[in-house]
Amino acid sequence: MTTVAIIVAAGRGQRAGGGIPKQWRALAGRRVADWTIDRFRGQVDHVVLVLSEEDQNAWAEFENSDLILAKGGHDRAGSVRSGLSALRSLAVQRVLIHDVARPCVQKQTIQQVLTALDTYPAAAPGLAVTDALWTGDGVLVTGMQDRTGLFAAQTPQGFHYDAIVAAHAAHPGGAADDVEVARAAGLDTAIVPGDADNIKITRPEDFVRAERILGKAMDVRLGNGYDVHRFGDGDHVILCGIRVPHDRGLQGHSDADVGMHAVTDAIYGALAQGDIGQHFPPSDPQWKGAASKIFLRHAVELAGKMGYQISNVDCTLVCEYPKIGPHAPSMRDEMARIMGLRADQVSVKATTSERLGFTGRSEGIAALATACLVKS
Ligand SMILES: Nc1ccn([C@@H]2O[C@H](COP(=O)(O)OP(=O)(O)OP(=O)(O)O)[C@@H](O)[C@H]2O)c(=O)n1
Ligand SMILES: C[C@](O)(CO)[C@H](O)COP(=O)(O)O
Repeated sequence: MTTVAIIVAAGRGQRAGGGIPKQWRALAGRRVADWTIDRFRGQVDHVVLVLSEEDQNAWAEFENSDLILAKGGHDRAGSVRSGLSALRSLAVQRVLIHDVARPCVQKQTIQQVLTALDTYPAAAPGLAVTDALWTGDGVLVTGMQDRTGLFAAQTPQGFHYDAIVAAHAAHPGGAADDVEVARAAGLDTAIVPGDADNIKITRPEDFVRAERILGKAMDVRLGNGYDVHRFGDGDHVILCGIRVPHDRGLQGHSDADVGMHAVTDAIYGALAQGDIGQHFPPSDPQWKGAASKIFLRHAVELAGKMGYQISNVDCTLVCEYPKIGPHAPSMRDEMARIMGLRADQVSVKATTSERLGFTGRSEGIAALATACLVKS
């Protein structure tokens, strides 16, 4: 049984404002879209992300990821149809259709929709209306509306794949959601319990609510790392994965990449999982001359296994020479590549120690790093 989630993310977020589409705006340390996508990882076999042609940076970012990409339509329904078409060559039985603008959806809600699809061709979360309902003319209340049997519709809305493809093909357009499309085609749709926290970010103030909801459930960890390597003979140093020509080299058991070691230790520190020396003992000859990216990748993988995402890392190199400024952008890109992060999640900077101390006397280079890890 192959199950796929289609996340529609091609809207412009006009009502939310903020200058860029809401799915690319920051929310509790990550972008809205990152939260939403992660909610479905591990719950389904594949995730389709439907993107607007205008969001070129997102296309470039996700094209080599584990996501299937599809081009957005002129309206939400068009984007859903595009996501469904992208699955034609896969043998898909069940599909969940979800708004990227609902980043707080709980795994339990996703599971309840999937379970209902064992019995019904369509299922979706609905939140029973508990407030009294009025009609109004904008100024005055003009009447009451019976709330009995009324539900606020949420996503993910789940369907048997062939049935929803046929329903969309037959629909004239203008539906509020995919349940309306499914019902027009005669599909029985089960209501599973909605979740008051599964809000759709629609207006500017919804960011504050979503941040509060995600913050409640979030485990944020900080770690620091510090390392020093002394200068010896050589004609270059390796710093944050980049070879920098210099009239001296750094001494160490591995490649002596002091910056990468500090970042690696910051990640181990955030996880309370010791330090590099504990995972890769200097007494073990197999790490002699080893590339430090082996250590960094190990720390990143350990974070993933323990359920943490790296939100950002910041590294400061302390030396008089070599001058770091011209190399800092490539160092940042290389560390981001190794950690599987975006460049804007990584910072590499440098300072001198005003000719004071061992770094001031150019006896070696020191590095400090901080890492922020998040589990939600
Ligand atoms: N052409 C469109 C329009 C909307 N959507 C998606 O459909 C969902 C509907 O939520 P909504 O709040 O209406 O999103 P926007 O259309 O982005 O918002 P607005 O109407 O304020 O511009 C969102 O995930 C949005 O990205 C889409 O994929 N393609
Ligand atoms: C599908 C939906 O999320 C159900 O509540 C909603 O209808 C989509 O958002 P829109 O603002 O109505 O486009």
